Amino acid sequence: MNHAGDLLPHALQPYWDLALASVQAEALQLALEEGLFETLQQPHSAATLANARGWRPVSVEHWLTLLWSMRLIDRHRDAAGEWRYISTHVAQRYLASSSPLYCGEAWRFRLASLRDSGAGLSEGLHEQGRSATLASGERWAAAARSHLAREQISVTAPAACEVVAQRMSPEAAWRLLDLGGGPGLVAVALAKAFPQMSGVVFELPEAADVAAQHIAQAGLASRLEARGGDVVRDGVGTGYDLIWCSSVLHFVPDLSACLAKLHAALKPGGELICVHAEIPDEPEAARRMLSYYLPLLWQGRRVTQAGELCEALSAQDFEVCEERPITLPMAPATALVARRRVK
Ligand SMILES: C[S@@+](CC[C@H](N)C(=O)[O-])C[C@H]1O[C@@H](n2cnc3c(N)ncnc32)[C@H](O)[C@@H]1O
Repeated sequence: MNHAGDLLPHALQPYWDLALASVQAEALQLALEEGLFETLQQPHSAATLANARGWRPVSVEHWLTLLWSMRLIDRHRDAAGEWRYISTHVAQRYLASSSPLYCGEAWRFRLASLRDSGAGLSEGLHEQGRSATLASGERWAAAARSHLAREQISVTAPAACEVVAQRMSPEAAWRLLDLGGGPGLVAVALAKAFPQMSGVVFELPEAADVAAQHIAQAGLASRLEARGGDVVRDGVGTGYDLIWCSSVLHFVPDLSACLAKLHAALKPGGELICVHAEIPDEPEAARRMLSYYLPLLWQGRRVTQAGELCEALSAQDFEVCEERPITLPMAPATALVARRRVK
């Protein structure tokens, strides 16, 4: 007798799953377009929802059931035995538009840009990956105004605060450099968590303007400065206790020169927290991160192999004192804590 639980997936199942994921992505996209997770902060039956929106009840029931299977909606039976649907905790937290941690538009941006990158793969076999239509600074400023800001608030800043809390005392006065800090909301979150801290968000000039706006809106202009410049050509300042550098080294042509500049920018004993995804040696982990980074690699950007950044830091006389996984938007990364030695 066969037991369903004993059945191993067919060897082709992971590749069938790829095709199936496109329907799930559409179901989620539709839910975001329709503000479904906002509406389902209160329980609804498919019939009441369909009635309120003028939708076909049977279609709504199946769509909600698919979203339930994706763990975006919970369901329970009411007294009449009818299913009632409510957004899950995760959907309410990140995908309901009234949530301060809302990431729905950022997710839709990621879906569209990944589809676009995927569509460019065949072209990339013959020529370098497509170059963007906007100049780099303007492109990053646009990102800083949209998905990067949302993702910093909901993902990167909480992760940064957690890592930094293990390195710095909340009472101490210290100087931060957030290199390539984009919209500046990591620095803003750190400044709120560490009331004695002050520092600089160093960014390409167009993105630095966006960071300056966020700093002013947070009322932190007396402690944080957004400084426009190019880390390749310009000085980043000196005397920092902590440098936060997340997903920036992909874009600098000379890694050693950039790390040497950061080493010189730190006080002796100061720490660089270098947060980047590297290509893992294990296929399951590599698959997820390469799906995101392959287009970048094809544009000729740097994505290091696991362990390479640690070696590059050691070569610049940093003492690498901690290595830990950290959650970044889209793909997990490694936070390397590298200290400038006290001679
Ligand atoms: C992927 S984003 C990361 C933003 C932010 N660190 C984060 O983790 O959310 C890369 C950032 O590096 C900045 N950047 C790229 N090249 C740079 C350069 N040469 N000088 C200064 N910033 C640069 C970009 O403007 C962009 O905001």
